[in-house]
Amino acid sequence: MLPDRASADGLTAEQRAVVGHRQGHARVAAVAGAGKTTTLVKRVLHLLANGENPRRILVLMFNRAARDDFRAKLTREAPPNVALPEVRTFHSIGHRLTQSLTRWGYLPPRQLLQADWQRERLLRQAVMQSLESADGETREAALDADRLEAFGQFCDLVKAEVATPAELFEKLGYTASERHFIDAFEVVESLLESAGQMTYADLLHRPLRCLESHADARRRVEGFLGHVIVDEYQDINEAQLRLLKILAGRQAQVMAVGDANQCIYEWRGARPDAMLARFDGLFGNASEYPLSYTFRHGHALALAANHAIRHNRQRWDQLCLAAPGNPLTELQTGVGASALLETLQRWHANGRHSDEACVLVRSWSLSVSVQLQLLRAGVPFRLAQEERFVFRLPLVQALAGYLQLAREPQRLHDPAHLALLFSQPTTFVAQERVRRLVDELARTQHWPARDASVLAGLKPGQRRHLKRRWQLLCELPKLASWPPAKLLEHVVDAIDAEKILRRSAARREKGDDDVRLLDVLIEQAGELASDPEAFIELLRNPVENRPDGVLISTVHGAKGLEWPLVAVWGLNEEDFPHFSRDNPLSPERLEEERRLYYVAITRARERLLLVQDGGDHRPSRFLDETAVEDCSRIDRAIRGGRETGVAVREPEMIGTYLERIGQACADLEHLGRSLTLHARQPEAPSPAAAAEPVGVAPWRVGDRVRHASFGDGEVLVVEGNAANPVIDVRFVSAGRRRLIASRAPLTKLS
Ligand SMILES: Nc1ncnc2c1ncn2[C@@H]1O[C@H](COP(=O)(O)OP(=O)(O)OP(=O)(O)O)[C@@H](O)[C@H]1O
Repeated sequence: MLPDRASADGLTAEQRAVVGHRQGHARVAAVAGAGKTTTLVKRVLHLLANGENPRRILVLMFNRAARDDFRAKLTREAPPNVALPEVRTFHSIGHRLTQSLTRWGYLPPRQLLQADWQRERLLRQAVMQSLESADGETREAALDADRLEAFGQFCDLVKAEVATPAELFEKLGYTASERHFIDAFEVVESLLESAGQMTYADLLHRPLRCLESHADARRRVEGFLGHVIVDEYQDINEAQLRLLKILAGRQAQVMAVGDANQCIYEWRGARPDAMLARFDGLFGNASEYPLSYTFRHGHALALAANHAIRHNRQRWDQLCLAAPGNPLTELQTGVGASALLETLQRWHANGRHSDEACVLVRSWSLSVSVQLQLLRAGVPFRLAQEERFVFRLPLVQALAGYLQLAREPQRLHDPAHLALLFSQPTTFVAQERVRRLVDELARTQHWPARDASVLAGLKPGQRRHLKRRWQLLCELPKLASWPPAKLLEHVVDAIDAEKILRRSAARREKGDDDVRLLDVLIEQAGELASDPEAFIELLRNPVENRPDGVLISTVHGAKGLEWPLVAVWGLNEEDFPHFSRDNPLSPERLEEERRLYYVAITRARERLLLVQDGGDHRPSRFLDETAVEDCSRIDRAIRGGRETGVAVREPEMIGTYLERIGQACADLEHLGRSLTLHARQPEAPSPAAAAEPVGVAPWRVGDRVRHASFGDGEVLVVEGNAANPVIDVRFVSAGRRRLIASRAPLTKLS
């Protein structure tokens, strides 16, 4: 007997409670895969069947895909000829409100900027105006495509958070080189106003500000709704929340559905407390409804997800339970590419297809090693964002170009090749100038005289930068016999690539990502040391998305999706959770990273593989927190294993889990009694768990070290953050080098 699922409508008791909710606001906490759409469709049909006017019901979905899916399901399930309520996204509601407020004379008419080029032109113009009195180099850097994009995001976020640009700037910790964002935002606003234009973010921001400041306008939109149902509530931002409050007015009953544990859009203005304290603050008392059963995966993964998320403080205290009849889910951990490739091979050997599998990464730079490994192994794959193909990344193209130049010195005469190597990493000089200079260099093969016209107008710093780059390029053919990894490290060091990448990145996270990309490439080059040509070939490989291939996606891109096989790649400290010396983990950021991890692992249906790098790259603390061994053993016990006494880390939580599934499934009722759980002695904390956000390496002046490329040396200086210092080392043959201790391939010699 399945008491929880016995009804004719096929709903669980929890789902039925949501459908039949009677009066007042409601908060529905739904775990991943809880069948929210099924439940909300039934809720709408229930309201209609009870005589509610469809025009007084509004369903708000997070994006268009979710809206279309919901509309389709609702139409399918509704009796014929029944009028259905509106299902909309926040933006479409904002659009309609803007039209009404314009018609009523509260807002001046404005045209929506739809094309990317229009938006880019606007941002460019605003940056130029705000930096009118700055020097050419600063302006050039601010107009870099990535930085311009970051400015666009900044403008959107100011509106999403309903903040002032100065407040947002402080709050998000932008660097000093982005200070112009604050003034440039105001310039954007006046340009939009004078041209009678608006952006997508204005679709919510303008009507919200207007309604908040005009009580009479507010009176004209309030009071029409009896029910507002909001899906993915955990990811809505401040502007959406406040608009919802106005739309709901005093009469409408709001049903907020979501999962605070899956709030992963803080960088777009979402806050996990939207679902928690903020909801109470805005709407007051609400009935609480859990949707605790997932229909996606088995007990092992449900237990793993519960273990992982319980380390967060800011969360709903809710267990995720696997519904009876779900597929079994095997959990597996592994190290390096071999673990991933073996799992995929076995998957194929069992007759399963590549397109049932997905590899999830925390950020795109981590996908580079997956791509290279799959290419080497001949496993077809596709990317959720095609421009992320490794060979299409400008930095990768340039690094392959440096290696190529070492082997083909005649490329020093090729202006296009020189232009590529002068552009990545950037030299902070305008492109046309670089173009003129490389044409001359390709022709003369000499650095121009001090008074040459191609150098006119360049600042001393820019000249030094460019000259150093040219000297490196001339040196490379002499180093042709070096293995690629060593050559790449030399290039990275000679042009101070890490520093440039960090300086040129608009957000710290982007800088970290680029630097990580360098590390990944050097690691990969090291693995292919015996075949340097193959490595260059691999980087320049013009592969395309294979529709039948394994999908590679970021965790953000996987929101709401699921696959039979999911591999989470790059489970190492600094990668996932993501942090660096310049971007350390605050307790809030750690919780956000953990929610992202929770979303990643709960995408799997039948098999979850958790992959970490080997070597001295520390495993992610999340691996330890997930307690994979405990979860798999309890899963075996649930499936009828003979275990009676089991030592686990979280006996209380597992006990509650067993009790709950016993209530839902009579076959399992005995479990809570027959399985005795003991608290396992805590193991010595793993280095990852024990470490502070950034790993502690007790480096001392005088330590003797060995570097994978530079050989032996002695530590001369230890500086910076004690947990992750920068050290100066004098190498016997490679001279003095400055290194980030935790990143460099260093071992201490006794
Ligand atoms: N009571 C139930 N019994 C069995 N299966 C169910 C039940 N409710 C939902 N499901 C199944 O769970 C799966 C996910 O359901 P649905 O499409 O409604 O959820 P969703 O909104 O897409 O997912 P999520 O809850 O992750 O947002 C579907 O295959 C659906 O048939």
